[in-house]
Formats: sequence, structure tokens, C-alpha cells
Amino acid sequence: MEGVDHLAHERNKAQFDVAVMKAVWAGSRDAYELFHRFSRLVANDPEMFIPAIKAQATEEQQKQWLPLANKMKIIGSYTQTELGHGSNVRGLETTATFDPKTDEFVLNSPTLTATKWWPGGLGKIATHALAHARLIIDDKDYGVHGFLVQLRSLDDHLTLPGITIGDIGMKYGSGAYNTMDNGSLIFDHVRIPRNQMLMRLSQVTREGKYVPSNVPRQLSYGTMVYVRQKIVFDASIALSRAVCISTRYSAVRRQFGSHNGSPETQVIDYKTQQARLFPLLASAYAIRFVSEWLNSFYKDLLQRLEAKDFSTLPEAHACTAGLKSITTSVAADGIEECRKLCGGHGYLTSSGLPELSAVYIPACTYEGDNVVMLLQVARYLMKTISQLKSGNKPVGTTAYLGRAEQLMQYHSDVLRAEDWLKPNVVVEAFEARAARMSMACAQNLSKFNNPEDGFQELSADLVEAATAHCQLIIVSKFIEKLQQDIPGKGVKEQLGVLRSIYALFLLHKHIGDFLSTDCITPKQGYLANEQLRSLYSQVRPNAIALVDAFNYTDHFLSSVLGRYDGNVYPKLYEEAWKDPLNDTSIPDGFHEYVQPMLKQPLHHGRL
Ligand SMILES: CCCCCCCC/C=C\CCCC(=O)SCCNC(=O)CCNC(=O)[C@H](O)C(C)(C)COP(=O)(O)OP(=O)(O)OC[C@H]1O[C@@H](n2cnc3c(N)ncnc32)[C@H](O)[C@@H]1OP(=O)(O)O
Ligand SMILES: Cc1cc2nc3c(=O)[nH]c(=O)nc-3n(C[C@H](O)[C@H](O)[C@H](O)COP(=O)(O)OP(=O)(O)OC[C@H]3O[C@@H](n4cnc5c(N)ncnc54)[C@H](O)[C@@H]3O)c2cc1C
Repeated sequence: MEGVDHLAHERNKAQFDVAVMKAVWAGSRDAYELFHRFSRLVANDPEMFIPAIKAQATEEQQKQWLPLANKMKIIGSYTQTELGHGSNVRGLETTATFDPKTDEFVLNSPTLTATKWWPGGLGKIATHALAHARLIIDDKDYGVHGFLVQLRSLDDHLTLPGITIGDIGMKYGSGAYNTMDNGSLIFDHVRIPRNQMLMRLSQVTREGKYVPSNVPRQLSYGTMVYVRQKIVFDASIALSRAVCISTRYSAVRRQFGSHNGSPETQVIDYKTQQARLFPLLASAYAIRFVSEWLNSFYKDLLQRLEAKDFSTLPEAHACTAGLKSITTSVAADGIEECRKLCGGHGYLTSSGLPELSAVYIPACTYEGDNVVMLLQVARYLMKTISQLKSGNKPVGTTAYLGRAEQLMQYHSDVLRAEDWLKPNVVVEAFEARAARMSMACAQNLSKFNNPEDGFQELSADLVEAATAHCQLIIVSKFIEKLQQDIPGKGVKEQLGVLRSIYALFLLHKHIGDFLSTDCITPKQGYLANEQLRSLYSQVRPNAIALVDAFNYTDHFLSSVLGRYDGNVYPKLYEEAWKDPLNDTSIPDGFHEYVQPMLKQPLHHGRL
């Protein structure tokens, strides 16, 4: 019935202050603001073009271009990836050749694989590209740099001479990413003034002299680092959206279990449903909190870079790359699991889940393929370990590697299931697992004469070690979050339950790592799982309130299954009747194609 809250009985069970939990979830940034930007981003791509100009352009160039971009007087596309190269930025083929006679760069796509391919907004709407191309001076290749290139007339939007642009076509399903005009672009000797090479980091003089950057060349990758830390926050939003839908629906849906006319069982009360759903609920909160930490770490990096302090740049790269990889994989897989948790109705477009999945899953690829990103983390870990011998004391997220010797001797002292509720017990186990996996890789690497050959040969193990490292970061940041002052009745307690679920679910999922590195015994693994089951029972009465705390409107969720009032069935039915197929009783084509078959006489019992 309209106006009735079918989930009121669930909300009345809450054992904590939901208003405070909403504030904890919203944190320092408005979730709507960023996620809406993500949604708008699917339609346009100013979110990279502008940061890239800030990161790579001189003050003078920023003064010229930023006002135009900010006021949408020009529409930019971050045009880096090509048909033949995306992950390998140093492999890009587009060239920008300096012509001293005219003080210009000539941009050209020398091969088909040099065609720019995928950049958002490029296909139909962008008027300008921040094109990444190999800088060539006097036949010498100085590597990939950024160039501002006008693509279309600002009068009639027609493409300019030497520019061939197109959309790359439909993408995955009918998802909203098809509102994004990811495009292709070929340059045929397009000339731009020299001052349209972004010259904050390195310059080309009028005489054609290359002035190399006096800062780490990787700062030219700064926009990717910026977006990756944003993507971690978006992962928490996308996953929490799916968890909200599937949790509310799990409380509404009843299936089996009726005795003597009693109501059937709510599927949220099945232990299998809880074992699938509650770790995702905990993961949404875990990712939200690690994104908060990562954002503050990134802001600290920016301040340091202003002061030419590059000391945390390697760690910032490793953390943004690794956490982008882990959190987008968890969110993408989690959204699909939430669809399955809703049974058949989860497959309906009106559930909101297929669309959310179709829009979200490329996050595992864009801004750095997730495996390629974890390999970057692995390189960082191996380098950190290699420097231990020279007395280099790791700090920050790799500080535990400074205690590697001690961690190699670690054995968990868990005796009872409730021992696994102690944050220090959990952190020690995760540190030991990560340290032993990385140390084992480093040891195996040392057996190879050529370190690069070793790295390739061991890359699958290295990815697992990098994963363990990133999961340790997320667990640690969740624990640190709860060491802050958090007011409100029962709020910190509930977050403590979610923190333990997140950690013990990972321990259970990766029990092979913990056993094979001899960090815990099978019995201790069993106790962790025992504790996990008990924790699910503690979350159960608070589940609806915990997803209410995401504070998403029905409009934002756009899901019949995830409605705040739980009034699912009438709305499912109502929504179905909006489908154009139901405008007529007899479907188009029936008379032409189906009816003749039905009317066909039977011949000897055969049609
Ligand atoms: C505001 C946005 C809101 C949210 C938006 C969400 C929606 C977004 C939707 C769509 C946008 C998608 C846009 C894109 O996809 S843009 C294109 C993205 N492309 C990539 O991410 C390419 C990935 N590849 C790379 O980043 C690099 O090629 C690489 C894999 C890192 C390798 O680079 P390279 O070969 O130069 O470097 P090496 O591996 O040899 O390493 C050399 C040393 O450099 C260090 N390094 C590498 N990268 C960085 C970095 N970014 N920062 C700092 N340091 C870096 C590396 O660690 C090595 O260091 P060492 O000490 O070992 O020498
Ligand atoms: C929706 C969407 C939007 C995008 N928007 C933009 C944009 O606005 N601007 C832009 O420039 N680009 C954009 N891209 C492109 C995107 O950045 C690239 O697709 C991404 O960086 C992955 O690179 P790739 O396609 O070359 O993958 P590849 O690297 O070719 O990946 C293919 C496989 O090879 C594996 N692999 C690659 N290298 C290694 C290695 N060294 N070791 C082990 N395995 C390896 C990968 O793990 C993967 O399994 C977008 C892509 C998508 C899907």
C-alpha cells in the first residue's frame, strides 16, 4: 500500500543512531556530489581534461585555457589511449614533431594502431584534446608529452583539417556508458603552435632545445593518480548502492519456511544470504573509509609536491594504483553478487542492478587495468624489500616490511573465536601474511640472473602479494577510523562489527594464503569462521538501518527492489506495465509471421 513503510519493523530493530551513521558515511565529502559527477562523467569527460591542464600546463597556459574549460567554452578530452596501446603509455605512437621554421608541432598518427581510441567525449562533443604524443625534435624521440589540440570549429563544430574523428561504437550491453561518446581520432599532420605543448614539467625552446623536467618524469602521470584516488571513493558509492538495493529486497523477499500458515522466511535470515551479503555491506564501509584516508594522503602529496618534496610520490602511486585495483574489483564483483542475491527480479532493469553493473564494470579497466596496477604495487614492494639490506627503514603503508624478520617468526596466538575480534590480532595476521608473501617473492626473484625475467615469471605470485598488501591497508584504515571519536549510541559498536566482518571475511576467503605462509593454524582459521557467523547474527537486526545510513533517495537508487518503503511487488508490476510491449495485446508481427504458422494445416501429424 502507498505510504506504508513495509520495512518499519526492520528499522525498529536498529541498535544504533542512524543519523550519526549517516554523518560518518558522508564523511568530509558529499557522496552525492562526487557520484553525480561520476554519473555526469559517463556523459562527458571534463573531469580529466581540467586536472590534466592543472598538472601539466604552465601558469601562463593555465591562465589561457582553464577559464575556457571551466566555463565550457571549450570541451576537452583526455586523449591518451590508442588502438594499439593503453596500459603501456610509453608505447604510444602518435607523434608531435617540432618544426623550427614555423615554431609549431606537427601532430601525426603514423600507423593505424596510433589512432587515439577510447577517450571519453572525443567521439562527438569534444572541441579540444589533451593529446599525448611522442615529442620528436631533429629526429630524436623525447617520449610522451601532452599537447593541446583543437579538434573542431567553435563556430560550426565541424572537424578541422587533418582531423578524422569518430565514435568507437556501442559498448557492453545497453548500459549508460553508451551515452559516453568514447571516440577515435587520427591526426594527419596537424599543426599547433609551440606554446600548445604543456610545458610545466619540460619545455621546448624557440630554438628547438629540449629542456628536461627537473622533477620526476612520472609527474606527467599525475592526472591518472588523481583520478585513481577518486575512483576508490566511487567504488564505495557504487557498491553501497547495490548493497542498499539487495539488503532492502532481502528483507522484503520471503521464500519457504512457512509452518501452519505462518509467513514464509525472509531470505535475509538465511545464513547463506548473510554470508554473501554482509561482507559486501562491510566492504562498502571499508572502501569508504580507505578512500577518505587516500584522499587525505593525496592532498598531503600535493602539498609536498608544491614544496618539491617527492618523498611520498612512489607510495602515493602504489597506493592509488593498488587501491584503485582492489576496490573496483570488489565493487564490480559485488554489484554482480547483489544482482544474484535478488534472484530473478535482480535481472530486471527496474531493479537498477543491471544498469549499475553495466556502467560500473569498466572501472576495472579504465584508469589502469587492475592487474597492471597491481604489478606496479608489486614493483614498489620488491624495491622496498631490496632496500632493507641498505638499512632503508620503510615508513607509511610499508612500515610493516621493516619488521619482516619479526613477522617471519609470527604465529597467531588466537585460542578462542572472540580473540579474532581484537584489532591488533587481526592486523598482525594480515601483516604477517603480506610480509611473508612479498618476502617469498623477493627470495624467488633473487634466483633469477635477470630481475625482469624473474618479475615476468613470478608476476602471478607478485599480484597476489600486492593484493595482500592492499587488503592490509584497507583493514588497517578501517581500524584507524574506529580509533577516532565517533559519537552516537551504538555507532562505533556497529562499525566495529563491520570492521571484523570485513577482516575475517577476507581471512576466510584467502585462508590458503594464511595457512600456506604458516601465519595461522587450521584450527585458528576455523575459529575465525565461527566468529564470522556470530558477527552476521549481530549485523542482522541492524542491516536495514546500516544501508539507510547511505542516505540514498529512491530516485538516486532508481530501483524498485531497493525502495525505502519496501513496497516492491505492486511497484514491480506497475513498472512492468510501463514497458511499450504492453501497449498492445497482440504483439507487432504476430499476424505477419506467427499467425500463418498457427494456421498451417497439419500434414500426417507433422507441421
Ligand atoms: C575526477 C574523476 C572522478 C571519478 C572518475 C570515474 C570515472 C572515470 C571514467 C573514465 C575515465 C577513464 C580515463 C582513462 O582511462 S585515461 C587513460 C588511463 N590510462 C592508464 O591508466 C594507463 C596505465 N599505465 C600507466 O599508468 C603506465 O604506463 C605504467 C603502467 C605506470 C607504466 O609506466 P612507465 O612504463 O612509464 O613506468 P614503469 O613501470 O617503467 O615505472 C618506472 C617508475 O615510475 C614509477 N611510476 C609509474 N607510474 C607512476 C605514477 N603515476 N606516479 C609516480 N610514479 C610512477 C614506477 O613506480 C617506477 O618507479 P621506480 O622507482 O621503480 O623506478
Ligand atoms: C569505459 C572506458 C573509458 C575510457 N576512457 C578513456 C579516456 O577518457 N581516455 C583515455 O586515454 N583512455 C580511456 N580508456 C582506455 C583505458 O584507459 C585503457 O583501456 C586501460 O588503460 C587499459 O589499457 P588497454 O586497453 O591497453 O589494456 P591492455 O593492457 O591491452 O590489457 C589487456 C590484458 O593484458 C594484460 N596486460 C597488459 N600488460 C600487462 C603486463 N605488463 N603484465 C601482465 N599483464 C598485462 C592486462 O592485465 C589485460 O588482462 C577508457 C577505457 C574504457 C573501457
